[in-house]
Amino acid sequence: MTERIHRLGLRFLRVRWRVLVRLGGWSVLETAQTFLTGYAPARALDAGFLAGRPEVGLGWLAVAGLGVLVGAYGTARVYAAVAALVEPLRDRLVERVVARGVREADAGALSGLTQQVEIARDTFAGLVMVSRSFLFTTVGALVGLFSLDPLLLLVVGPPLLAGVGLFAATLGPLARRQETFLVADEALAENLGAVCPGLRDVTASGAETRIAAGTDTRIDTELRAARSLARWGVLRVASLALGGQLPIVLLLVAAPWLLDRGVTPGALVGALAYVTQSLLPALNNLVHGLGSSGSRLVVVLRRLVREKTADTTADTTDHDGPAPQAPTEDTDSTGSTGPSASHAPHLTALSLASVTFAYGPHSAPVIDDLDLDVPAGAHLAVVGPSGIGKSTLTALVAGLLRPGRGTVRVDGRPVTGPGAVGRRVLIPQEAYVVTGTLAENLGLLRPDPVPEAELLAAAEAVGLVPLLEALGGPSAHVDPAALSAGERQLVALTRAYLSYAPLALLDEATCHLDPAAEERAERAFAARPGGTLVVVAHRISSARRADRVLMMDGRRTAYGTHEELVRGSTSYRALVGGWASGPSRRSEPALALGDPDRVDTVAGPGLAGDGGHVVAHRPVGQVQTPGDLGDGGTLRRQG
Ligand SMILES: Nc1ncnc2c1ncn2[C@@H]1O[C@H](COP(=O)(O)OP(=O)(O)OP(=O)(O)O)[C@@H](O)[C@H]1O
Repeated sequence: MTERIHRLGLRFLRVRWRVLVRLGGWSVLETAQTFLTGYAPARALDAGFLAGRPEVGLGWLAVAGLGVLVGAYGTARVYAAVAALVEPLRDRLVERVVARGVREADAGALSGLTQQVEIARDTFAGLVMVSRSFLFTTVGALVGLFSLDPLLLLVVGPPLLAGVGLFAATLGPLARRQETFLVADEALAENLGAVCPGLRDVTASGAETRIAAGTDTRIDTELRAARSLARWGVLRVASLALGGQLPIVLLLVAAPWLLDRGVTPGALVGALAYVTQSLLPALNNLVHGLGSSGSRLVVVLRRLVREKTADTTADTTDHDGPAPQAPTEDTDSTGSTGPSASHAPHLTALSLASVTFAYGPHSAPVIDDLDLDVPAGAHLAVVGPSGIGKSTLTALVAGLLRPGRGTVRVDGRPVTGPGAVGRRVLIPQEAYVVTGTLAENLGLLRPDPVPEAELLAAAEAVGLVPLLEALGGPSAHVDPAALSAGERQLVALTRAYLSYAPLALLDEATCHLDPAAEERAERAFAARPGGTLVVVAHRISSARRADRVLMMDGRRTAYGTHEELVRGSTSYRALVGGWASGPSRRSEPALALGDPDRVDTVAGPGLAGDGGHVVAHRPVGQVQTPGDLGDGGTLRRQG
């Protein structure tokens, strides 16, 4: 990619050779001014004031003043020439990113990229100014030193060369470290940008320890990168001391020797003026400008010229373990106006390809090579024994966990990429309600205020109306501790219903509701226009209602309608049989092996965090077709 940037850069400059010539021409005026910086005071001293001819001295000082005016005119023209070089670059980059933004229909990414174009433009302009100024100033100063006395060149030249050489040698390693630091810094910022708005969700899902560990890792990475950069930065300072400050010391120390060999006092003063007024500032600008801005430009350009966004190229196989990224309930906070506002609808709402996930590097996988496609608008029930991985699956879909291998896509976009933000909402078993009004609680996942009519319609659909009336309407104050667990779940469900996320993941989110209330809520989600529903079911009725069922049971994992699974899956039949014959304190059996009354005997909130209870591991195999639901089959069912 860096080579490509170099190639594109050279082509860009070659086409604009006329601008470069103009830039060089005006820069020569600056060279003339630099020349006069030392030469005019030297002549003013030697031929004027020291020779008893003050008018000559004043004349040379006037020439120096004129030189400053001429140099200033040259600098003004240089700015115009730099603009002629920089603005076309900006236009080219803007064209490129706008085309990409339109192609990918991603307004958020587009705004970020156009901001980076401005950074690229400013940085490029700064680099042109700094490197050009160093070149022409150095030429002017060296010619001036030579004109005053070649011996002066002998004193100033070698340390200057050594300093520039040292700087050039550190340029590559420094740029690499600078880039590593920038990448680490951005990764940390991105992480904090995802975590901070979702802190409440993180707490609600008990994921604090994991989220903190992920952030710690990023902080450590940035710290290491910053230290390494600082170590190399020392060499940069050394190059400045060698090339810019040592010549001053040498000129002072060698003054008697120089004067003995015929160097005039004026020439000595002129040489000091060259070093302190021209060479040192020019070198300083070069070292600081080229050192940091150069690598920033490369990083930004690399991002701007690549063809695909990280989102479309992201490959979750890079990740070496769970790395939580997003809050439990997340929605697009960038101001999208509906489920299809910023994304084209995709026929497959959710797809998993060869997904494997284990909680630790040495643990057996909880999900093993799982393939699954859920079409948009479908209603899927996920069932299986306690501890088999149902919550883990929803956490993978929510982007809370990253697969060790394989990809999870929501609406065709990698679930951990920015394109999936706002596309799915996960409602865990432990619903949270915040202190505030009911309307505030219900609108938490919306970037815009929820109109009251819409809020009431959602309450009606999900079954919140009795609670809403009991509390005194949407503006009533809510005391979270005073609500029952079921009432809190109704609030969380209505909040998710109101979100713009087309994919709703209910991870035992209705476990505290009675069967009728659960049915009403599930049917409401299933009927959301353009909505897709995935329910971790804990009652047989829930599985029956769904238009397809994923039975997770290690090698006997199966996928089909309830009837198909009853016919073809022994483990599903066994599960249903167990529910039907098991003791139940409810009006119908719940979907848990070993405890037919409640399914959540093992894990707490969907993501148990460190406090998760350990149960026997059963690996999950691949999904089978309903027609081949024997144990251990590996066929993939499409939609
Ligand atoms: N944070 C964690 N760290 C380590 N292991 C975990 C963690 N969370 C879950 N597990 C383990 O992963 C396996 C799957 O857990 P998961 O909660 O996904 O199962 P489940 O099918 O949802 O169970 P339940 O129906 O009881 O909620 C279990 O063995 C569990 O102990």
